[in-house]
Amino acid sequence: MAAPQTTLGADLEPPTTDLITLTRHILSRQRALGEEASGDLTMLLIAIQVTSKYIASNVRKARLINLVGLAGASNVQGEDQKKLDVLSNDIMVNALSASGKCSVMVSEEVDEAIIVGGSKGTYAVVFDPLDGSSNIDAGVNVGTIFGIYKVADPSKASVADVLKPGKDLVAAGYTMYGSSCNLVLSTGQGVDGFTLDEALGEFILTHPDIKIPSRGKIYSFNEGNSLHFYEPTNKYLESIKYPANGKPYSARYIGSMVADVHRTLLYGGIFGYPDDKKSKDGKLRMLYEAFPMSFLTEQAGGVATTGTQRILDVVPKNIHGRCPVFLGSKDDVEDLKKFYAAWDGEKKW
Ligand SMILES: O=P(O)(O)OC[C@H]1O[C@](O)(COP(=O)(O)O)[C@@H](O)[C@@H]1O
Repeated sequence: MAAPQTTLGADLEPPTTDLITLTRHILSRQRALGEEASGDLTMLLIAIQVTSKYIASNVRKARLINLVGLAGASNVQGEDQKKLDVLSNDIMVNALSASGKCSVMVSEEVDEAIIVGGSKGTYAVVFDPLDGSSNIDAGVNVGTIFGIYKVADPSKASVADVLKPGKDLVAAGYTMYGSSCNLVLSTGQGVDGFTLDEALGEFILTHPDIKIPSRGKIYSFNEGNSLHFYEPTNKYLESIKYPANGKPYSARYIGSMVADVHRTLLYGGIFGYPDDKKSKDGKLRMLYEAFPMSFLTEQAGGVATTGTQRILDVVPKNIHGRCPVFLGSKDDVEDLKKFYAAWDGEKKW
């Protein structure tokens, strides 16, 4: 008896012959800029792409090659560093230094800003080499987050080149290591998503021109902290969990910012890591978490706020500074902002 036919075969299209790889996409963006483009940003993004592929292969086989668990040291935030945190950091620092296009780096895993000696690099890169550390050993989605600033004068490159508001970023992105490896990038002309074809070793354009829905049905907060949340946050969460009309929102929280933001960009809704009575600045770091994710959210048509201020207008005072983060669909984040606007309580942000 013949095997029952699945419908899957019905609409399988022949493979495209016009493959848009990340490199081709970046080069076409450079060409679109004409004379203006020196090619430096292109080379830098290509270097970052290679680090994502290498980190992806190590994350995927981490349990097999004893790359899970602690590295035995802690970072400037007092967090115990995972082996993969340190490995991913070193992979990025080496590749960015060798690119010759980067003269300043800030990493979540390195206390001070790295000034690349003798570099004429016209860019500065801020990055979280492996975001979502608490999920690494369980094989749950983790990621790399990066933001790129222009360096005013490479010969005088300093930390001042990155202590700038997020709106000065020229590019931002993240790579998510999960069931598939996705790299999402913006150079200020919208947001595009790529999926790693492991066989080809190439990131292929699979999510062109990502536009976040204006309103979603999902909220993503660690409600385990709601005891400490300020009133506006709790009132907002109540309003979507017990709506006067319509269906309550659904909760989704992975605990890896890259994964929670990736889902929010694609499905809509709101992701939040508020400040609260216990942590006055919240948890997420401005330079290499809040700013790049806010840049991508705005480029995709969403909104990113501290509750009272546009995140991309915040001026960082130190390289590991933190700020409250609420980002996602325009209508959802505007709803949250109304609760903050109506509240006259005292708080830092
Ligand atoms: O466990 P919590 O308190 O909910 O925090 C989760 C948040 O912290 C982070 O893990 C912080 O990032 P790191 O893992 O890079 O330190 C985010 O990815 C995530 O959104």
